[in-house]
Amino acid sequence: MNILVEHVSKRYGSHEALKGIDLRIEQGMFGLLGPNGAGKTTLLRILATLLRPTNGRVIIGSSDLSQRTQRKMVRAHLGYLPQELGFYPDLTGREFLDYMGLLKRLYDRNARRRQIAALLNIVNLAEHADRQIKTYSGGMKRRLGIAQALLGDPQVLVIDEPTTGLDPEERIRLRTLLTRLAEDRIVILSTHVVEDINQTCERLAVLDKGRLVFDGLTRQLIEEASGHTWQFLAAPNYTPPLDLSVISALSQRGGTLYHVVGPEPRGPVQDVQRLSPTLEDGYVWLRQGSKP
Ligand SMILES: Nc1ncnc2c1ncn2[C@@H]1O[C@H](COP(=O)(O)OP(=O)(O)OP(=O)(O)O)[C@@H](O)[C@H]1O
Repeated sequence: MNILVEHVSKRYGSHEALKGIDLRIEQGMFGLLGPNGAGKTTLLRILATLLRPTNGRVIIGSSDLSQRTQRKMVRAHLGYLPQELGFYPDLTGREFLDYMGLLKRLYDRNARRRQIAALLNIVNLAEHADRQIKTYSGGMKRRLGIAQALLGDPQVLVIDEPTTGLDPEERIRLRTLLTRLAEDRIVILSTHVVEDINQTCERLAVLDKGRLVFDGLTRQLIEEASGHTWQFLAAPNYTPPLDLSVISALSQRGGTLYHVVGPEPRGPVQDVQRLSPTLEDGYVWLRQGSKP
């Protein structure tokens, strides 16, 4: 199955949140990266059939989302985890999934229960399934959110900012889970955390102010910063010029060790070395280029 996004624009009043987006998304994990307000959630909500584009169209498999009957068909094969999923805190994890299963029209009680038990295992919540959700940690709630998105075994999973606020262990656990789920479906992961994409997605798109500023392989974006990523040592009172984006500045004996993206550093700096870029460098380099 493929997803085609053709010239999609979205206006909220006079504000254009998406400006003519074209994308092709294939099986596996696809990353959507961009700063706050770039239009990621708007695009995900369009893909999840919750919002209609002002212009353009989206085709999922053979269904055109501009047609009402086809949107309905797609909904049966699509799971969505929004940034803020409303839970009923007094329900247990299992009861919540049962309720969501009914909303997804899984009316056969035994089949629904079997599916929920399997999903609780997949997201590693089986032993907490009969506790009230109000006793869950942030990571457990996020995993429960993924379980509800997986009800009905959807071919497309759309996940908005899943790792926000999670500790490093939960973040890794969630990334591993999503990678596994992407083995036999499309998983679209939106985030502003570059490392989440680096660890999981072979392909990504970058949005900035509603425009598509990159669409390609993750390693291509890394490559873009090749020859523009530097390390150098500077005195404690040194201020980097505006054309250098500071990725990190590590205070140490003898000065501060800078890792920057931009033109070759000059001026009162020592030990200038070219570095192999990371995805963060590629992303920052791209954002430097897209600034007015
Ligand atoms: N319902 C709405 N009405 C008016 N403007 C909106 C609405 N939803 C989003 N916007 C605006 O559209 C732009 C894109 O918002 P969107 O939530 O899609 O961005 P985002 O990339 O998901 O940002 P974040 O990472 O902060 O969630 C923002 O400027 C936002 O303020």
